[in-house]
Amino acid sequence: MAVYTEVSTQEARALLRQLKLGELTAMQGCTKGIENTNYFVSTEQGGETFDYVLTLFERLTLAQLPFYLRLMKHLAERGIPVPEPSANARGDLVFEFKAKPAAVVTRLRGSSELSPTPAHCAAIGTTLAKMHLAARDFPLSQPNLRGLAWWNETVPVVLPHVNPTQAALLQSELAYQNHVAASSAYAALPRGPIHADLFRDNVMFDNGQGQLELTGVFDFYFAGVDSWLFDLAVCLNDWCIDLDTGTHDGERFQSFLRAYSAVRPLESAERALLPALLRAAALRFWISRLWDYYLPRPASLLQPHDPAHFERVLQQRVMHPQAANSLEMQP
Ligand SMILES: Nc1ncnc2c1ncn2[C@@H]1O[C@H](COP(=O)(O)OP(=O)(O)O)[C@@H](O)[C@H]1O
Ligand SMILES: N[C@@H](CCOP(=O)(O)O)C(=O)O
Repeated sequence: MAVYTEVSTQEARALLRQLKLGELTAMQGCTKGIENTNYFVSTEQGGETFDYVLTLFERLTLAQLPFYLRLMKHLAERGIPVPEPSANARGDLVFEFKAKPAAVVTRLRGSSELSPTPAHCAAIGTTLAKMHLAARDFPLSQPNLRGLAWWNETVPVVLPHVNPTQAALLQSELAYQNHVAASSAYAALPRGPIHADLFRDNVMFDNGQGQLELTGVFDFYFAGVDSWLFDLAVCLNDWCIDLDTGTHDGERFQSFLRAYSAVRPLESAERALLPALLRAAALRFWISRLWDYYLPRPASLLQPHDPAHFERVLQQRVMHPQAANSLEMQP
């Protein structure tokens, strides 16, 4: 269930009228999701039907949200398939509703693909590269709040909860990542706003016409400014691996990288650091999963994901760095 705050049809109708999105015709609480209250709502305007998602944010505050919503608006205006937020009369994309921060965004068609093929990987590779380029002139800035500084703060907090072998791997990997981040190659990496959590469950596809269409990317609530290569590594570690073992899948990996590079060719510093950032991306999610698992926030609604998965992915990346090196990276 993911309706923590009940909204009546009258309340939704009044909000949609205020936002000039038409007359409410249908409304349904969204059963998926664990963090926010989401309602799917439909409206009629000028004889046409429009589908939206009304989100009431249960964790993030009104002050934290504009960066994410404005980034989505910026990308949507540049043709990137993302949910487009609607502004109220004051131009705000996030507003207070039922004593919670709230937003109304366009609903994406289709569904997530949890067993992606090389074709899905190519589609998301293309979209990721376009998204990076489209966000270059986004005027707001916020660091990746789950970046190196957070790993340095959080590893000591989770260490007492893990076994000695895990502690040794966490500490040695963190030392390695601090070393990488201090290098001149790392300083040369191109940077900009990144999604930073573009897993399989945050992308929609539609196969309606017998042809694969990526209909959109959502859940921008870990976005921040960081290296584009880190975003790419987060994706490769999710879309292009075997989920049971954490081993990488060469065909999907190639397909993703070729499609990405066809839009934005990787620079030499990026090719050199890909194996290191694949490790960084695995470490990032291992730490956050350990943190969610052992130190759940008070009254947290989050269901922790399995930390052991990213421990396996990191081990694979440390043991087989050549998996990334040995592949062609240019089309
Ligand atoms: N703009 C959107 N268009 C279509 N479906 C959406 C959209 N936003 C959210 N959803 C659906 O709602 C579900 C929960 O959204 P999500 O952002 O993952 O919620 P939570 O942050 O609460 O986990 C998603 O799995 C997806 O099915
Ligand atoms: N993708 C992350 C979890 C992020 O949570 P989300 O439900 O907001 O996508 C992970 O797999 O650890």
